[in-house]
Amino acid sequence: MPSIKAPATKQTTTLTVAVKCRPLTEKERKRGRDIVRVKDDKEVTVLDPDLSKDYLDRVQNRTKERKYSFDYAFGPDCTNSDVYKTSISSTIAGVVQGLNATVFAYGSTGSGKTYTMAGTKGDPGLMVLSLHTIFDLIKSDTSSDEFEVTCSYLEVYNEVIYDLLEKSSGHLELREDPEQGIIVAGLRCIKVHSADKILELLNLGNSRRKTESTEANATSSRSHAVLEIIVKRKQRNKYKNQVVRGKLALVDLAGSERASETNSGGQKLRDGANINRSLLALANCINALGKQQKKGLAYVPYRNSKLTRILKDGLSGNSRTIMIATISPAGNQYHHTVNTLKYADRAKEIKTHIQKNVGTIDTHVADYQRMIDSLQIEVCRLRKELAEKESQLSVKPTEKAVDDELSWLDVLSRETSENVQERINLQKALFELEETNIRNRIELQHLDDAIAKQQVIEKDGTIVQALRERRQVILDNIRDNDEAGASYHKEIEANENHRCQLQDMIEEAISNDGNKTYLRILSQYRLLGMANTELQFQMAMRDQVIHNQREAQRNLWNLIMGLGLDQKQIMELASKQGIIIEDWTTTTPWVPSGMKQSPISGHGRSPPLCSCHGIRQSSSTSSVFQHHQDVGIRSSFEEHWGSSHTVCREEHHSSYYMLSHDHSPPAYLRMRRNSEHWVTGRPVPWFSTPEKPQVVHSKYPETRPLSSSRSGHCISASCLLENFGQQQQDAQTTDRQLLEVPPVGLSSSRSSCKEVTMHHGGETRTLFGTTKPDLSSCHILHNAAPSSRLNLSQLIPPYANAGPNVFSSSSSDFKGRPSNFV
Ligand SMILES: Nc1ncnc2c1ncn2[C@@H]1O[C@H](COP(=O)(O)OP(=O)(O)OP(=O)(O)O)[C@@H](O)[C@H]1O
Repeated sequence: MPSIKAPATKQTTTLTVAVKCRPLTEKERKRGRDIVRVKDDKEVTVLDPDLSKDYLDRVQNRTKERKYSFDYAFGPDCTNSDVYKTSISSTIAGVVQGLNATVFAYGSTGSGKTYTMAGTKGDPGLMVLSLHTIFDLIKSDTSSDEFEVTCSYLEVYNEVIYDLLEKSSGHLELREDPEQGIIVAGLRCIKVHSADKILELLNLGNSRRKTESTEANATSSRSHAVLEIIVKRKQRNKYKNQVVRGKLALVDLAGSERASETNSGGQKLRDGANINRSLLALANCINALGKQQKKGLAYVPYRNSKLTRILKDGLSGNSRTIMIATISPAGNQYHHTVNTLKYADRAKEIKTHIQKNVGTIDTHVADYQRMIDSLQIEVCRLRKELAEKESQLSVKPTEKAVDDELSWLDVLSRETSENVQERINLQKALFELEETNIRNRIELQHLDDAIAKQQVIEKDGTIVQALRERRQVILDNIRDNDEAGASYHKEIEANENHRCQLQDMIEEAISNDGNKTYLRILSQYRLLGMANTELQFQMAMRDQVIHNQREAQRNLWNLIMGLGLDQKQIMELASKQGIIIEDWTTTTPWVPSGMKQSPISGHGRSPPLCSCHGIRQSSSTSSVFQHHQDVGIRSSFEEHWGSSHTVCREEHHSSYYMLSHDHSPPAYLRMRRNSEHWVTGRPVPWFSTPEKPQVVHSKYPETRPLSSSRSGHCISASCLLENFGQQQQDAQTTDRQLLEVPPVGLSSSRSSCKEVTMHHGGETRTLFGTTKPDLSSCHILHNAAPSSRLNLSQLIPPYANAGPNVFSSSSSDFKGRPSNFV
């Protein structure tokens, strides 16, 4: 066995990053367009997926197009063999010479990682091609050296390591070996003599790998797989008894995903959370390593996951490493694609130090002498370098001071943006974890109910036992996730402390009369960066709110139609309210089952019921539309119509995250107290959501402000409905009488979360929601300053096909918010 490492010289090299874009699938081709362009085999451009963004681009100069440049870039027409020949084959050849190499595929779920690494019969993947190269090189070697090739194949599933070459492998543990670094204790290493044998083992291992069918990918890998090939070469000629040992690690990562996209639940969801957790750990290591290259030592959190510990050598140690970032060209994958490219871009900074792994079977005095000689040479070289550096430092003190200051400021500025990025990552991970636990707790509740019921009816108790076991699994998962969440909280606190330190440093430097202008700009930049992130978040939230608003509006129309009013009546009422109804044509209204069609619908001239219709108010009036999120209302109309009708729908904001303001508690503290509840509803400080409905201006001074009697949450638009009802009762009602009718208010009490109360004139009806409402409320103001009218179908993705609906806003109602936002 080799015992002593020879003093081989280290060569520093940067990580090679290749991007591979897969072709659109048939389904994707039907649904949308290809948004990725590859130029000159190096440059990747991701186009803005929203074709109807022209208006925003004009007004705010906001485009989501992104451009990146990499060592290699491969378009959808490239095969695995193209990728291999161009970017990998030379590295693989080094393995036979005693060098280490790591190739890993990184990308979101369904982006083509497994396809790239394993491939198909017609287009063999990088694993297959690499193995063929190794054996071809061994075969064609003309020296008398002796080769030995061994292979192991493991997977990391839910933070547990399994041996894929064992039929029923137990859990394996990682160990630190002083000579070999991280090793997996007990992992089977099989001696192989041909590429075909390894491929056989690879297929066997793949068949044991955990895969699932998810919404995003029919055969989604749920684990990270690492194939390791070790080539030992016993030299027989010049360096007799010397052994070189090359190691090739080929890694197929599980795909990062959003639970909402993969439509997964139960175990799949928990897998997803674990996958995301380890990928986040990998991303954090990439971040830290990138940082390290720029400004010296930085803590690299390898220990945060098994995956990063296994990949440690490949990321920073003795390995020539290639990252294949796989991306999908589909428009709906824009965020994943940009995210993958962002990390790939950062990975370009990572440096590794390669060195031949040389050992001797039998080390002689002469060998020791050689080692001492080369060490002495190395010491001399380093001394010389040090002396040069010192003389440079002492030459021009003034110049040096300016340089030092500038480079210090550079570091500060970099650290600031990295701190922001880290915060985003952590909060995102935390939210996903919390969401998983919310689902876990719901399942737990269902299990408790089921156990209670089953205990009464079941005699032998087998089902109850199974349910209890399941319950225990869920409890374990909750505990694990809570623990992981606690550690994220700690990391976020550390991040927050670091942020404060950075701010203090900037402020101190300003007060110490440093490079004031630069520092002020830096400080401004930091604050603006924060504000910008916050605005983006707000906008994303508003997109969602508008979407919900439209649903609420559509449902209001359904209610109106349910009253059996004809077009004329509706028009009259609307004009009395100062509301202009646009586009009566095109769509047949939704008619609840068991109800007669409205007379107007029979003529194909229906009121606007679907989302492609809208209301706008005449220029002199304004109104507040406010709705409760996640309030499923089983209204009194339901009895009448025989159909449950939900006014607003559930919102998920878990994928959004934000940064805290200066001197405020961390954002996560303000958003959620624990994994189950929003503490203060929507985070008010960021949305500036008014606590009470806005004052309603009207051309009629007698009109009462729209408010609800209980909590101040109301759908004031429903006064329209009220008025319709009123008109049915009394056709003689005057304008003024109509307006004096108390508006319908829709309120909900915070204490009784499933209850929604409707105030109708003097009468109050309590309705019950089908789901627990999230009482956070959002407001949208619709004014009709014609110049600020926006066509939503041009602006916001969910409305891209919404038709000619017009919402309008007055920018004055949005002080301190993006003025273009409806
Ligand atoms: N270059 C390509 N050419 C043709 N089809 C491809 C290509 N890359 C990927 N695909 C197809 O895209 C789908 C998803 O690919 P794959 O399973 O490799 O994704 P993945 O990134 O490994 O996903 P996950 O992380 O969920 O395991 C598969 O149906 C695969 O055949």
